[in-house]
Amino acid sequence: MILNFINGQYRQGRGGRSFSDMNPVDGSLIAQVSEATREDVDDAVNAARDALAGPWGALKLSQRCDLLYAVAAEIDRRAEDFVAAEVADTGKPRSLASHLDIPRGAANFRVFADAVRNVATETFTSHAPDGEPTLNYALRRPKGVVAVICPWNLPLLLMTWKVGPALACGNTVVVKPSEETPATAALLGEVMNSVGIPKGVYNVVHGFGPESAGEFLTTHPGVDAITFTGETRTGAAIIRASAAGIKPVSMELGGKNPAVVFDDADLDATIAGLTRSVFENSGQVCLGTERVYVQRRIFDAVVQRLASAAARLRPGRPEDPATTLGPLISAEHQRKVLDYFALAKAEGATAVCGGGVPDVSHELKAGAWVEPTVWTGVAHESRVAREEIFGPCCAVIPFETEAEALRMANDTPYGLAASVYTSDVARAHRFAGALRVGVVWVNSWFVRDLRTPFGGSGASGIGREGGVHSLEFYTELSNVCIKF
Ligand SMILES: NC(=O)c1ccc[n+]([C@@H]2O[C@H](COP(=O)([O-])OP(=O)(O)OC[C@H]3O[C@@H](n4cnc5c(N)ncnc54)[C@H](O)[C@@H]3O)[C@@H](O)[C@H]2O)c1
Ligand SMILES: O=C/C=C/C=C(\O)C(=O)O
Repeated sequence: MILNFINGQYRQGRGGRSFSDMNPVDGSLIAQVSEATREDVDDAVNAARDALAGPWGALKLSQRCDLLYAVAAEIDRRAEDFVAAEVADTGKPRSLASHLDIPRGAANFRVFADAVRNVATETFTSHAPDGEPTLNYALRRPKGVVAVICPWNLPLLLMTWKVGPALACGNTVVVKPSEETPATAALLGEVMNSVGIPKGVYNVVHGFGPESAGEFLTTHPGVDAITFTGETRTGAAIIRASAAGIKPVSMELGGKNPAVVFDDADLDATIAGLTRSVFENSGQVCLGTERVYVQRRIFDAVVQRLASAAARLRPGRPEDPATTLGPLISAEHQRKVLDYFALAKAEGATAVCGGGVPDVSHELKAGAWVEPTVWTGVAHESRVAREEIFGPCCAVIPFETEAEALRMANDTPYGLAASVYTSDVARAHRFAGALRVGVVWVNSWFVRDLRTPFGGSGASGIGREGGVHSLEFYTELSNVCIKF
C-alpha cells in the first residue's frame, strides 16, 4: 500500500478507501494507494502550520539550506530506489528516469538553497518631507503553508521544482501528487525523515481532484498559497477554488509548442533536437513540440528524416536497454491520443509514420502504447495543430517567409515554449525575441539552467519560477521605513 505522509508519519486515509496504481507498460497492478479524506488533508495542513510555528520556523537560513542540501544528497544516494519507483509508475525508459527525472529531483533542492543564500533585498535612503533622513529596507518572509498539486509526466522533477523553493523560502508544504504517479512523492517522505527535516514540513496526501484530496487542499482555509502544474482547464478550476480565499496561485499549464526550422539550419542538429522534443517521454512533456514549421526548400528532407528517426524508436520494458519509447501514462490517455490520431486522419492528414498502436509483444499488449507519429497535410488552423495532444506526435507544416513562420508560431492561446533552428545568429535573436512564449531554445531543446525564469503566459500559465524568480512567489515582501 502506498500511504499518505502526514506529520512525519506514513498512514492510511481515515476513510479506509484506496485506489489502484497501475503499470502503464503492461496494465498490471503496482500497488493500492491510500486515499486521503478531507480530515486527512486537514491534519496535513495543521501539521504544516505547526511546523512553521515550531522547529522549522525557528531554523536559521543557513541551517535550512544545509538541510535541503542533505535532502539532495539523500536522493542521490537512493537514486536507484527513486528510479525504480518512477519507472514503475510511468513506464518511462530507465535511461530517461536515471538521467533526467531523478537527478533533477536532487538539483531542484540545491538550486533554491543557493538562491536564497545569495539573494539580496533592497534598501533606499531618502528624506522625509520635513527633511529628516529615512531608510527603507525590504524583508522577505515565507508565505506559510503551500499546497503543491502535481502532474504525472515528470512526477519527482515537477513536484520538487515546487517543493524545493517553497522549503528554501521557509514555507511548509502539503503535496498532492497525481493519482497516476504517487510513488516518488511518498518515497521522498523517507528522505525528509532520514535527514532530519522536522515533522510536518513535508506532507503528502493521495487522491484525485474534484471531491477528493486535490479539491480539499485547494479550498482549505489553512492553505496560504497554491502552486499547480497540470492541464489548463484544471488550472482554471483551481483558480476558481482559490478565489474565495484570495490565495496566490502559481500556474504551470499546457502548451502547443512550435519548432521553426529555417532552410539554413544544421539538419543533423535539427533532427536530433526534434526527435527529442517530439518523442521524449512519449511526447508527455509540456515543453514538447507538437507543431513543426519547416521552410519549404527543406520540408521534404526534414519530414523524411524525422519520420525515419521516429520509426527507429523501440517500445519495450523500461529496464531493457534497447527500449527508446515508453507507453503513455494510462489507458485513458492512450484513448485520448488515439482519438487525435483518428481526428488527424479525418482532417486530411497523412501519417508519414505511425498513426496507430505499435506491434508489441503479447505480455505488453495491455500497456498504453501508441506509435510515434509524424503528420503532413495538416492545416495550421486544424484542431490537431491547435490543441494539446500530449503524445509522441507532431504536425509538420511548410512556410515560405520568416514573417509567415512567426505569425503561425504565435497563433495559439498558449505561450509556453518554442525552439528555433537556424545558422543565422541575427535571425535567431530576432525571431526568439518575437516569439510570445516563456522559454525559447535555439538549435537545442530542454537545456535547462535552473536559475533562469521558467513558465508560460496565456493558456500556459501564470508566473515564472526558477532561481530568484521563485522567491517572488514563495515569499511575501514587506518594506520597513525608518525615519531618523
Ligand atoms: N507548464 C508546465 O511546466 C507543465 C509541466 C508538466 C505538465 N504540464 C501539463 O500538465 C498536463 C498533464 O498532467 P495531468 O494530466 O496530470 O494534469 P491534470 O490537470 O489532469 O492533473 C494535475 C493534478 O491536478 C489534480 N487535479 C485535477 N483536478 C483538480 C481540481 N479540481 N482541484 C485540485 N486538483 C486537481 C490531479 O489530481 C493531478 O494531481 C498537460 O496539460 C501538460 O501540458 C505543464
Ligand atoms: O513537462 C513539463 C516540463 C517542465 C520542466 C520543468 O519545469 C523544468 O525543467 O524545470
